[in-house]
Amino acid sequence: MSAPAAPLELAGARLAYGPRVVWSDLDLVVRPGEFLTVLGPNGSGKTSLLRAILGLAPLDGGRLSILGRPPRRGSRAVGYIPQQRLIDPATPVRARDLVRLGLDGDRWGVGGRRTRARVDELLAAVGATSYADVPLGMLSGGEQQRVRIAQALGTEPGLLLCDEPLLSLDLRHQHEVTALIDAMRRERGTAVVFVTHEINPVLPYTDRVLYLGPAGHAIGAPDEVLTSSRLTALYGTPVDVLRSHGRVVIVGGDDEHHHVEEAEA
Ligand SMILES: Nc1ncnc2c1ncn2[C@@H]1O[C@H](COP(=O)(O)OP(=O)(O)OP(=O)(O)O)[C@@H](O)[C@H]1O
Repeated sequence: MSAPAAPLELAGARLAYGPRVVWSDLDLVVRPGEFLTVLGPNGSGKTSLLRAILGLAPLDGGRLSILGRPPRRGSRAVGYIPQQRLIDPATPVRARDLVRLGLDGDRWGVGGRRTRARVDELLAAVGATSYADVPLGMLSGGEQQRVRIAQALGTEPGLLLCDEPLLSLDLRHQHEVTALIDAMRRERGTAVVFVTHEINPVLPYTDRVLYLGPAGHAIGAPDEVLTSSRLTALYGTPVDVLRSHGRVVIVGGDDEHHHVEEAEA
């Protein structure tokens, strides 16, 4: 019997915009339940990778498959938590409505008792019960992000893409959001691809890092990839990786200020 298809597989993948090659020779198999953290400076192609997986940016070389199939826009196999963006304060849509929209109508029925129970369960899982009926635009950024996570959980994807979902969340909410995503991959075997500029909040959960650099990429356990010699090679300029009280601080490269500021925050 052949092995089940991986949630995400890239083989010799290459993405370019005209003459600008963003990344190439990308070989990666993400296993069920794996937490892959994608790091790299501005413009290194992190968002482009998510766009390729979502079927929004075609590769111009190699292969990309999701559970053995080519990427496809709107696939239910792929969940997506976008960057934190505030929702229009005038929207009448409530948390409950957004989560219901994510449910599979064929499986849960539309508007029935089972659907309502499932929506309640998802809202409870992210601690959003108390504001389930408040219009989304009136919620705080952290509350809105929890609702987006409840919606993503509801689709029960095999692969969950997270695009800097912690941006502008306070530390407590950062912790809660990452713990929820971690629980989802442990309980349901959802593979997670988590794009971030700041490794520390997700370091305890990260199985492997994909580091996209100006001079190439590296894939491996955090301790293998996040070393001064590996990152110096990826940036083509001296980079120091310092470890302090379990935190990683990257000094040098294009993102020096970003990392240092966040490490000190
Ligand atoms: N539609 C497009 N057409 C042309 N170039 C693009 C397009 N989208 C992105 N790029 C370029 O591709 C490169 C990678 O962009 P991408 O947004 O994937 O990087 P990123 O790692 O997500 O950056 P950031 O950390 O700033 O969000 C950048 O140089 C960007 O200018």
